[in-house]
Amino acid sequence: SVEREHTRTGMSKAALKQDFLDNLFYIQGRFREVATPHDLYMAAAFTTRDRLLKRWVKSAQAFKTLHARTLCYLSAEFLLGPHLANNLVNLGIIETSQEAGQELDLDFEAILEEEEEPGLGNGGLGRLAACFMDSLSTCQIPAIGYGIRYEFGIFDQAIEDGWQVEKSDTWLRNGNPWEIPRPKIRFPVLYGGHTEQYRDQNGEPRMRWVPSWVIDGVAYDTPILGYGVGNVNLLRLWKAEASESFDFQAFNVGDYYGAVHAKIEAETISKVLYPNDEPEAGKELRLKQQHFFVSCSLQDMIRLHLNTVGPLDDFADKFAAQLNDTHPALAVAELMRLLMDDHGMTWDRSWEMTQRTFCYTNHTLLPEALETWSVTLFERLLPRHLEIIYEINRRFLDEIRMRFLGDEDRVRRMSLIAEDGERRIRMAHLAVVGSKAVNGVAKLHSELVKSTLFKDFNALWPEKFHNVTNGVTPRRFMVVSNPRLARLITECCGHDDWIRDLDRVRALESHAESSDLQAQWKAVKLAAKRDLTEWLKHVTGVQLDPAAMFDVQAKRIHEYKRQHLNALHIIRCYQELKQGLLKDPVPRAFIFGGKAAPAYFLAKLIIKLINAIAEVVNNDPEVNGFMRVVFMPDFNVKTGQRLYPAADLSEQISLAGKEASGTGNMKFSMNGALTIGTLDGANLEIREAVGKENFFLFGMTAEDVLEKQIEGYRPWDYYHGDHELKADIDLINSGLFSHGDTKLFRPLTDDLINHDPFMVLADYRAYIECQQRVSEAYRDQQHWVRMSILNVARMGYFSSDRAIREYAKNIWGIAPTPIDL
Ligand SMILES: CCc1ccc([C@H](C)CC(=O)N[C@@H]2O[C@H](CO)[C@@H](O)[C@H](O)[C@H]2O)cc1
Repeated sequence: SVEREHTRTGMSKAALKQDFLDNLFYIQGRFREVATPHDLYMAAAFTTRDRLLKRWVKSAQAFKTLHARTLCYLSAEFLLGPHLANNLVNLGIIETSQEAGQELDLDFEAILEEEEEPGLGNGGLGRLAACFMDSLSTCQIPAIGYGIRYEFGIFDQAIEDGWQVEKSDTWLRNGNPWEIPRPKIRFPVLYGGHTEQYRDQNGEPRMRWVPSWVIDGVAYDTPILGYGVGNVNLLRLWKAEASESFDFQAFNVGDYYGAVHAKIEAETISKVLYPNDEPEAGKELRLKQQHFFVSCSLQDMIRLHLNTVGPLDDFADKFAAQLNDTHPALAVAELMRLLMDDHGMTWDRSWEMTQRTFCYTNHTLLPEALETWSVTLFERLLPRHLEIIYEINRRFLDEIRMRFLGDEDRVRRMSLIAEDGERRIRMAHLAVVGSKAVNGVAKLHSELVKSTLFKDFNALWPEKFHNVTNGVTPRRFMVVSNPRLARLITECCGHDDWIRDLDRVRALESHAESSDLQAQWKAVKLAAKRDLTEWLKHVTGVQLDPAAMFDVQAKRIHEYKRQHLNALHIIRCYQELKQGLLKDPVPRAFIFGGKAAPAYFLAKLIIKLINAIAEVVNNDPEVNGFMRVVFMPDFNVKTGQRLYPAADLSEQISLAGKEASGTGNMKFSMNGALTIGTLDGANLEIREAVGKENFFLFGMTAEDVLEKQIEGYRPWDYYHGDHELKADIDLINSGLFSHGDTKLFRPLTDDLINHDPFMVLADYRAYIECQQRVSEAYRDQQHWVRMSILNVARMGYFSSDRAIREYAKNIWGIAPTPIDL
């Protein structure tokens, strides 16, 4: 019936209201008066889902008939963030929904707050994958995101007595209205056992894998809408299930545990996300997870190809597959296995196709983050893959020997197998050899990838190496997070096309000195600071002053990101205030956010130090009028959306050469925060774009760091050579921040004075002086706001749309397939 159709997919306020009440009744089985906040959220979610499904089905039909070349993004992490508001913005009905909500007397913010965040990622890498999915749809590139549907995502962080406490993330507890289970899309995943040779029907010698254990992977689909386009792409996440979920024989003999053993064993594979953004050696379950989602995804791609296009010959013409770091690198060996063992292809044909299909992105230079797996673990878990990797390596090393006669040292350095000590498989080498393109995620990082990490590979295949500087989606991190700013930009630009074409915000530049815009700009920032102040008071009890400068550092806690350098500056301010050395100080609120990997002791001690400093500073009447410190618990996409709009100063202070790119730096700058930072990762390109005069730079360059490492770095010389630095560290050791316990922070201060691997002491002085320049600049609000406007106006390049367009053009060779609205 026409009437029926309309309410479920109509975009009018009336249709939304009717559909909301219908869904509340037909799906939640509730009427308005007795509905719980969760019921109201689910009704809103289903009302939104009804409208995106219409687009999704239309899109899927078009892609199917068009056989469009499709990008498959293989990632162990997708840090999606809450769906509701983002989908309403991408459907273009956020305002209409808010009006409909008002007329139904709904508290829109409370409904949004109800949504559990799907925390299927650790940090930068996982969030980048989510931003890329949003931009792939908006740029109308046909794509499928493949990953794992962890039952438990990244832990929820609570702060108790200043310490991080991990709480398990039960994001699925109340159901997930944004996914559609696909029980019929399931694939067997093999483990263990042995391989054996046999002769196929034409007497050809072939290999087969006889596994000792098989589980099933089942698909769960989440539609990913584009903004202002008809295109909807697919995020397909795999859940592990036992092929036989109940063993009746065991049950009949009373072995009840045995009856469900297989089910429990299988489900552990997709049970939980590994909470570290640095690998923990040899975690067998982690390798099982990687093989699990890679095998399901490649089997699904082959099924889609056979069903829509036909024989596999042009598989690499129809699919490009991006390896998001080395976590899915097994795909190189798994595609070889599937093409040869299951589809009877020759080695050479399979290898040609494999190398033409895969592309690999490196996200970190940290040696401890480069995954290697022991050969013995592979022998036990993935014997067929080991055989294939050995053969890939044999042929690859032959090529090296041909090219670099007699250079056995080069052969040893480039081999897929590390022979020193326990034999281990270098997953990064497998990814580079098995891919047609390798890229870093920022200009400096991509140069360092070529000159250090993959120096030998760059010498062999210079044409393989690219750079694609990261980006972030302006939909979530401007329009959804900061609607006041979005409205002001639209008003100033006279259109909202900037949301899909961020270069258009450059129009703000010419208004940067207009007192009218400046006044509105300040009002928008102050309103966001008030919202954050109120919320932080609610969750931490700490009262901030919205008029103070909000100085924010929010990212995973890691020594290379140097949250402890930030803490030393706070202690410096405290000391100078206590000693009355600061004339008319600029009030500051120091705001931190970030999770530490549960096993990372020093990172957890840094969180404790920040909270310990906060306790002393915030309760000291001599200073708390000028400075406050707060650690915001549970930094994730949802809480991040409160932080980015409220920041005045964005801390991007990693040791040069360590942060591959950073993406938080882009989100803060796009919301009008000025950056204090080093020449690291994408900071360089942000500084180039916004103008050197609109960026607070300090510290050593990556070259300086390399030089200092070569000449030998002696942190104690800085400790003894700078009396303020010594005073700040000694104050920590004095026990002032630890109720007199002089030992609590010793592990941290001893490491700083004796090792300091990330050269905190070497950059201390420059950092302190730069912070003084920041305070001076903040006094001149007119100048500060002008810089803030120019920062936003010149951030167009850092949209993930630009990054995706570069990948599509320079690496994937995929043209947009427009689906009209
Ligand atoms: C558990 C193993 C592990 C190891 C490394 C990683 C990632 C590579 C770490 C990561 O998130 N890297 C960050 O990637 C961002 C997106 O490119 C960059 O902006 C950050 O600079 C980089 O640290 C996750 C998990």
